[in-house]
Amino acid sequence: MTLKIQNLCKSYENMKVFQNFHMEISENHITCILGPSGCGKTTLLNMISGIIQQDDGTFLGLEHKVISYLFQEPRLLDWKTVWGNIEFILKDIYQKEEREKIISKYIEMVGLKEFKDYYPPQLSGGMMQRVSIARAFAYPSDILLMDEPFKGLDIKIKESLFYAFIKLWNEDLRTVIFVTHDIEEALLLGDHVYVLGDIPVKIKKCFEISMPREKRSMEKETLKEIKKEIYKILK
Ligand SMILES: Nc1ncnc2c1ncn2[C@@H]1O[C@H](COP(=O)(O)OP(=O)(O)OP(=O)(O)O)[C@@H](O)[C@H]1O
Repeated sequence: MTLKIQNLCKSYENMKVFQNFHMEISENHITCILGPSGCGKTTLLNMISGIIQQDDGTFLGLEHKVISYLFQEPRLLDWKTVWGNIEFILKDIYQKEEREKIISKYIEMVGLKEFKDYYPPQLSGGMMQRVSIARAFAYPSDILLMDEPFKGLDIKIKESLFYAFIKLWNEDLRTVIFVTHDIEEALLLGDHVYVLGDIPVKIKKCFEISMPREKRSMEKETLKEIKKEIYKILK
């Protein structure tokens, strides 16, 4: 199944951000979206999630799908612990025993077992974002929307989160739509990489990256070539 975005239109006052926009997203794959600031990436995620309404157009294949949305900033509840933040969104979904198993599993997978009783203000930015990633995966969603989730983090934390994310995804495939400004991140992560541009926004190019994720590195010639091409499109 593919999520099909058809004839999407959205304007803010008199600025048309989307005008008859089409895009396809493959189920249980990672689709990365690159594009200049202000071209409409967050607006697109907000429309897919239903936070905002499109003026026109349809999202085929979205019916009855459950969506998790991972924002740029962690958005945790300061008065709940790491454990409590994840438990909060699962309490109406799973019985206690199953819930506890799931929470433990995800906290462990993002490497925060020792910090499960800490409150967000006691954690670093990277640790908080790890809690958000664990929370997004713990929630039984079909589609995971990620808006620059590693933005502003230092390179070491970013790398560890990046691999934690791939590990979580490999264990539990979801349809991921991942917005980023980082070309390398998109190439190392995505099955498809869309490059957007202009206003109203257009797809400038879509790259299919068939190389297995575990074999990818920016030393590979094919990825270097694609990076150059994307760079030229975005310049
Ligand atoms: N609520 C709003 N009211 C008016 N204009 C808006 C609103 N939200 C977004 N816009 C405008 O719509 C355009 C697309 O914004 P959007 O945040 O979707 O871009 P983006 O590609 O995610 O940008 P960035 O990469 O900087 O996060 C921008 O010109 C922005 O100023």
